[in-house]
Amino acid sequence: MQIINGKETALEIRKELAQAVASRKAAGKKIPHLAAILVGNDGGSMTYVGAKVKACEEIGFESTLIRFEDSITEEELLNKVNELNLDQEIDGFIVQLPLPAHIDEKKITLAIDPKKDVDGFHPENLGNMVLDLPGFLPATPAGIIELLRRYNIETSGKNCVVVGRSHIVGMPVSIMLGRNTNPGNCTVTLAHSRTQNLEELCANADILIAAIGKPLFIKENMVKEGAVVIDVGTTRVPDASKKSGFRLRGDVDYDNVAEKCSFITPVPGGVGPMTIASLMMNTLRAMELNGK
Ligand SMILES: Nc1nc(=O)c2c([nH]1)NC[C@@H]1CN(c3ccc(C(=O)N[C@@H](CCC(=O)O)C(=O)O)cc3)C=[N+]21
Repeated sequence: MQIINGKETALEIRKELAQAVASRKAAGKKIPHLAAILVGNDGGSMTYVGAKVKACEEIGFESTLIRFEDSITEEELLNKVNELNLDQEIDGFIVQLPLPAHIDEKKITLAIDPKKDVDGFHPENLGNMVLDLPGFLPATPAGIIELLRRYNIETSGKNCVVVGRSHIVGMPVSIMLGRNTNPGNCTVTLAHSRTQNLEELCANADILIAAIGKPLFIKENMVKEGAVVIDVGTTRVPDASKKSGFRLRGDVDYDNVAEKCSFITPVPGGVGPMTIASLMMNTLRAMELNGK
C-alpha cells in the first residue's frame, strides 16, 4: 500500500510554478494575479481562501482578496464580478462557494468571463473540457488527474467508479477519466444517491473516487483488494480534543480501508492541497490563454 502524498506533490507543483514566475519576471512579462471573492464568515471557506492567498504569496503571484458581508445583494456581487472581468490587472478570479441562499450561484458563475474562470466552473469551460478544447479544467478534478499522473498510476481500461455527481467534482472527474487521454481511458460509472447495489459496484472498482461529502461513507467491504482510492471528502466534524474544536474527515473509512489499497489519498494531505495547486496552475495558464 502506498499513501499518495498530495501535500508533497502540491509543494512540488508550487516550486515549478515559482520557477515559471521567476522566468516570466526575468523576461519582463506580467506576474500572474489571482483575485478571490469571499462572502460571509464560514470557517471552512475562510480557511480555504486564506490557503489560496498564501499559496500565491509563496509562488510569487499577485493576489487580491475581496470580502463581503453575508448581507451583500446579488446585484452588488454581480457588479464586482463584472469589474473583475474588465480589470486588465486581474488574470483570473474565483468566487468561493457556497454563497448565501439569497444569491443564485448559477447566475454568478455565468457572469464570470470564461477566460478568467480559473475555477473552471463556467459552462464554456465545461464544454471545452468535454470536447478536448483548450480551457480551464475544474481545480479538484485536475488535481486528482495530476496525482494519478505523477504517481504513474495506470488508468487505461480500468474500471473507475465515481461516487457523487456534484458539478464541481464528481461529474467533471467522471468525464475527464473517460476521455481518450493519459491519465484517462477509464470505463467510468458515476454513482449517486439513487444508485442501486452501490456496495457491490464500489467493490468492483479498480479506481474508486469518493466525492459525496459524507464522512467515513466508504467502508472496507466497498473496496476491492489492490484498488486505488481517491478521497475527495473534507467535512469538518466536531472533535473536543482538537484546539480548533473540529477535525477534518474524508469520505473514506481510511483506518479500515487503507490496508486493502494499492494507493490511497489521506485527508488531510491528499486531494485538498492539490485543488489549490491546480488553481495556481490555471492562473498561470490564464496568462498564456490570454496571450500575456
Ligand atoms: N469557488 C470555489 N472553488 C473551490 O475550489 C472551492 C470552493 N469554491 N468551495 C469549497 C471547496 C473546497 N475546497 C478545498 C480547497 C482546499 C482544501 C485543502 O487544502 N485542504 C487541506 C486541509 C485544510 C484544513 O486544514 O482545513 C487538506 O485536505 O490537506 C480543501 C478543500 C475548495 N473549494
